[in-house]
Amino acid sequence: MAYDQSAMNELHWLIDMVQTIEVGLVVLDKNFDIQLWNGFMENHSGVSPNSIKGSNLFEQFDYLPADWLKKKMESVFLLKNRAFISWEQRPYVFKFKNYRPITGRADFMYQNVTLLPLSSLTGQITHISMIVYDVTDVAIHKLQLKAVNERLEHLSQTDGLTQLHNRRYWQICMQKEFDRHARYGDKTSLVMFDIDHFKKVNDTYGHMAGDKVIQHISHLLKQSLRETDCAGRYGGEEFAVVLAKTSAKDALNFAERLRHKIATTELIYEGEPIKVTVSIGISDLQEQIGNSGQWLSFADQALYQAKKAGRNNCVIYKPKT
Ligand SMILES: Nc1nc2c(ncn2[C@@H]2O[C@H](COP(=O)(O)OP(=O)(O)OP(=O)(O)O)[C@@H](O)[C@H]2O)c(=O)[nH]1
Repeated sequence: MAYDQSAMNELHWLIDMVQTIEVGLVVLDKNFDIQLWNGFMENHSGVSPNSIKGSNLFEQFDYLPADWLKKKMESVFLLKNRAFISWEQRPYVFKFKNYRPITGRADFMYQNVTLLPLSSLTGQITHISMIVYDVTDVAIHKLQLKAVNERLEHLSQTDGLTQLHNRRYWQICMQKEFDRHARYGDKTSLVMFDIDHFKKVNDTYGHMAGDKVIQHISHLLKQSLRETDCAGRYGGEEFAVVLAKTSAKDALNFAERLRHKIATTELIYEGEPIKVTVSIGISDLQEQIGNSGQWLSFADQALYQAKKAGRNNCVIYKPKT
């Protein structure tokens, strides 16, 4: 008798805990009809256990990904194993509003869900339980951290004035293209250019105007790029672009178009028109180029030739014979 009483107490407490625990508990039969719906599920869905018991989960909540979820549940019945659904895989299973003040930025509750096989007294798996954990706090913090890291990564790779790649990151991209060429032999060209007589721009219009000119040229450069091109601000008024899958001839066409666009587009700074030109050096990846430093140096030598030849022009590097 005492034993019965203690067992009854235990059962009563357990039921109480199931009802009040801050975790969602649902029991489903093989037809996905709801057999148990605890207080957490009631509080967040607004549907009481009495009104939902016996009804089909997928008819009650028609937004649920039925095919996907049924497949997961059927495998729990069949294999008698647990299955997990993480918020990173699917932010939520049940569309519950998020009321937590700390994580007010989430509109919905992020959830981890465990599907658990439940055996009957005869040892058969006739039901499964869904255990729904509210992981909104963890998810929001993780997402915020990810966003901050992405932002930091972007900042560490980007030139502040032009939003082009900075020199360090551009060199990494250039090295990658060099390695790709060594592996696959694709035609690849490097274009370096420098604003002509830029010191005069600074001296005439001031440093702020000089900065605007650098931004203006970057803008024209960005307009000329393809998705696969890698462009960076190499130095103060010097820019570098790796053109993937591009021969020297095609790189020259690109460079000529850019040079012409820059030479014919004026920037208005405080009512004053400013016009600049650029000199451009090109080096396509040839077999005799042993490393990326040499490739860069050849483009730089071609740029020097372009300056020497009178500026506002493009020169392709020719290996000395
Ligand atoms: N406004 C501004 N000026 C810069 C920046 N970086 C470098 N410069 C200036 O760019 C000028 C480069 O001058 P030089 O290297 O003598 O070359 P240049 O006057 O362009 O002449 P050439 O290259 O020979 O045609 C210097 O006056 C630098 O101060 C920058 O970020 N902003």
